[in-house]
Amino acid sequence: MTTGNPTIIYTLTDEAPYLATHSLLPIVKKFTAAAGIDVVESDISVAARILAEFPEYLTDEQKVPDNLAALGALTQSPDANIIKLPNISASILQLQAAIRELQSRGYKLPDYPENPTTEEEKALQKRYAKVTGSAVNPVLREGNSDRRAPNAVKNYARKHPHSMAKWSMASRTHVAHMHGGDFYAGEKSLTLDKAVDVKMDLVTKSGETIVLKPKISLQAGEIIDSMFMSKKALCAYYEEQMQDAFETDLLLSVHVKATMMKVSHPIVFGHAVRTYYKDTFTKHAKLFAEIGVNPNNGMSGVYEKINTLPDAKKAEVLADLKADEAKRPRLAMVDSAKGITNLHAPNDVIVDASMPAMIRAGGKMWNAAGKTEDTKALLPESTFARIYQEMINFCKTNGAFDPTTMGTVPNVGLMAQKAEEYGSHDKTFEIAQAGVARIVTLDGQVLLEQNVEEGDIWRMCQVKDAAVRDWVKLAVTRARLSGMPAVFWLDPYRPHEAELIKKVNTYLKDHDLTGADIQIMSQVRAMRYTLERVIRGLDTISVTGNILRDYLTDLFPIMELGTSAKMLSIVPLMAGGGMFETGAGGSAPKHVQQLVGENHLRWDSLGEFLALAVSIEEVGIKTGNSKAKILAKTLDAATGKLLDNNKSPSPKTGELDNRGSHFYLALYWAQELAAQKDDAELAKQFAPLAKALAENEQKIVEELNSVQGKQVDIGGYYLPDREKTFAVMRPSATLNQALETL
Ligand SMILES: NC(=O)C1=CN([C@@H]2O[C@H](COP(=O)(O)OP(=O)(O)OC[C@H]3O[C@@H](n4cnc5c(N)ncnc54)[C@H](OP(=O)(O)O)[C@@H]3O)[C@@H](O)[C@H]2O)C=CC1
Ligand SMILES: O=C(O)CCC(=O)C(=O)O
Ligand SMILES: [Mg+2]
Repeated sequence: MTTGNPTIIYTLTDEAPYLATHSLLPIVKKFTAAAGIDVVESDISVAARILAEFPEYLTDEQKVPDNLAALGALTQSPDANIIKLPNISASILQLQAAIRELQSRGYKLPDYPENPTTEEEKALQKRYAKVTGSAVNPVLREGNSDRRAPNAVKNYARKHPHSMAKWSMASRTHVAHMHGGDFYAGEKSLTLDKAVDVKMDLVTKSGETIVLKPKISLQAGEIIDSMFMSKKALCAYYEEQMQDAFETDLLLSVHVKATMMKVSHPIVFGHAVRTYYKDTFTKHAKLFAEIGVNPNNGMSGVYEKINTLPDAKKAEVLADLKADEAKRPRLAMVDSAKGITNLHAPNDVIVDASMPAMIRAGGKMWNAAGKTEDTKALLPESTFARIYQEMINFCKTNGAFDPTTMGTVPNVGLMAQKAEEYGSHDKTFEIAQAGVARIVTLDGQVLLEQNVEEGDIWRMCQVKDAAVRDWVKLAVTRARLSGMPAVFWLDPYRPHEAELIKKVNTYLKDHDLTGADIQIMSQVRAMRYTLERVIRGLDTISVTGNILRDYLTDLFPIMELGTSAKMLSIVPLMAGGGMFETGAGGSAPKHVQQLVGENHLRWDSLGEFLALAVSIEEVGIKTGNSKAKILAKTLDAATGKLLDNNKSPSPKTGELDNRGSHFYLALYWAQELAAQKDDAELAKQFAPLAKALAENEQKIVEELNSVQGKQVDIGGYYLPDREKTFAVMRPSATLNQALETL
């Protein structure tokens, strides 16, 4: 239903941000209504995306629209104004759990076929694959990325620094990556001079041609890459590193990004599991194939299958796994109390968040005894792993960063139009037999080719010319507006980045660069240069490709602010609209556990507050709506006051939580609106609310905090019951009534 009013789309996602929305959005809607802005929900949760994919299995009442597709289309409109909260990028195990939950609630969805044999099962698996991994972001991110810590947030962090563990020169922590046979070593790249249709195929040793992807339409000026990772080299690397960690008695951790690289990284992770438990996987190869063990899903999936065996066989396999563990290094733990190791699930330890957490902890991870110790961090791909070793070296030499004095590192990231890895999902293949992997024009001209062997992972990436041009423009704009130097992190020795460098040099000429400091450096040098400035309190913009966008926008915020949830994250859409993301982190599953167990939600909605302000401001600018401009300005002021007065959620049950912080936001926002002089009508409208909330502050906080400490029921995990969730997230009758008077 459209009212003709300017509309902000607010996404409903999963886990903690979904819960927080049930408290925050009713408040926000009341405020934005004053400027005639409609805030409309759009459900893109895992559950909603599953349901949208399978309408034919559902009753009419159960059917839901394909909101993600609709939002994807909306990104192409200059009027798009979308607030995107973090969503689950689901692993197979999460997908299966979501399907089970939906089935138990009466949705007659088909089971996920783990080992499809028939054509029908294969088709079903393909459809479910649309829902897994990083399935939302590449669709909505039709622009490049601008992520930064706003001044108010940076200043708050300087005044109230988060804890930062010490770094010792004697730390044994290090990153181990491959030195050959990885995507970095096996990459070829070229820029197309004209539009062309290509296919991806494999010419086998016996001369057979297997078409893997029949048609990809490429544009003039587009950069394409072909790269592969050798299974042999990968497994040899794992073996060597596991031996080394065992002999030197060092904790072992594996860090991949199985969500964003949703096809390649589960395979890379699976080889780590297989190598670690090598003898068991060799001894029981036939049995494991029969019961459908797939190490790409991690050990939790392996144990699930083993549990289906008769008792004696099960005991034998479990004893074999234990025997393997005795020959291998101790594993870093995800949850030592529950015995959950780093090899449990491919997306429990996600590089972007896990490496900064380790560096912030002085280079330590958790062991099985619940203590922290040095670790060998395995990041197989050398392409980007080296930046972490550079930071580790820096911390060993200079000590831990000091959040009270360190400079800030905003990021301008290339991701528009499915740039780089975002577009690789349907162009990544595990090679079935040795041969030549080729990217060939439909009329038979070979553009790129490589020799590959059975089990190698081969993929194609693309970057469109317009996306690069827009990225360069955004970098120059940010450098100009902030006065900070901007460094393009590009390695001339990497074929893809060598092509990018040519374009960057060309498109920089479109801009007046007088007074701007813009440089291009390879990643390790860029890291070193940036860090030398960071410890001197100097700010430096990192301008990077898609993967480093992801890595650096957790890495620096976690050092600077303690979390990336406090980032302003804007995607200026290439078609002219705006997408405003909330923070740069994920959906914090641990927070849901605490809410359900203790009725305390420690999720910090600062990212939502920041995104809302820019989103509302955009409405103001685009439609000349002066009330919107005032709403945005006062929201920013209210957010600043909330930080100053320390009204962010506490992690401890019984203290102010997410809901309490929303109350304070409403109070300060209403007060700011009542006090401003630019619009008398708005001031008059909000004065009674400001008064009512201020007068009832104690009562409301008491109502919000006294419910804590007990279990609550929200009626589901992937598809919570909305009424129950509202009831849990809006427990203060006084606050709810006050809002109704607006
Ligand atoms: N943009 C997106 O849509 C993204 C989605 N994801 C998805 O999120 C899920 C979880 O990912 P994970 O790697 O565990 O990372 P998260 O960022 O969800 O969690 C890591 C930790 O960061 C802290 N944290 C994150 N956000 C907040 C917040 N708003 N307020 C307070 N603390 C916060 C929490 O620490 P503590 O527990 O100490 O409070 C949390 O446990 C996955 O499904 C992943 O795919 C991940 C990144 C981005
Ligand atoms: O797309 C994803 O799965 C994760 C995205 C992410 O981590 C990020 O944008 O920082
Ligand atoms: Mg990230």
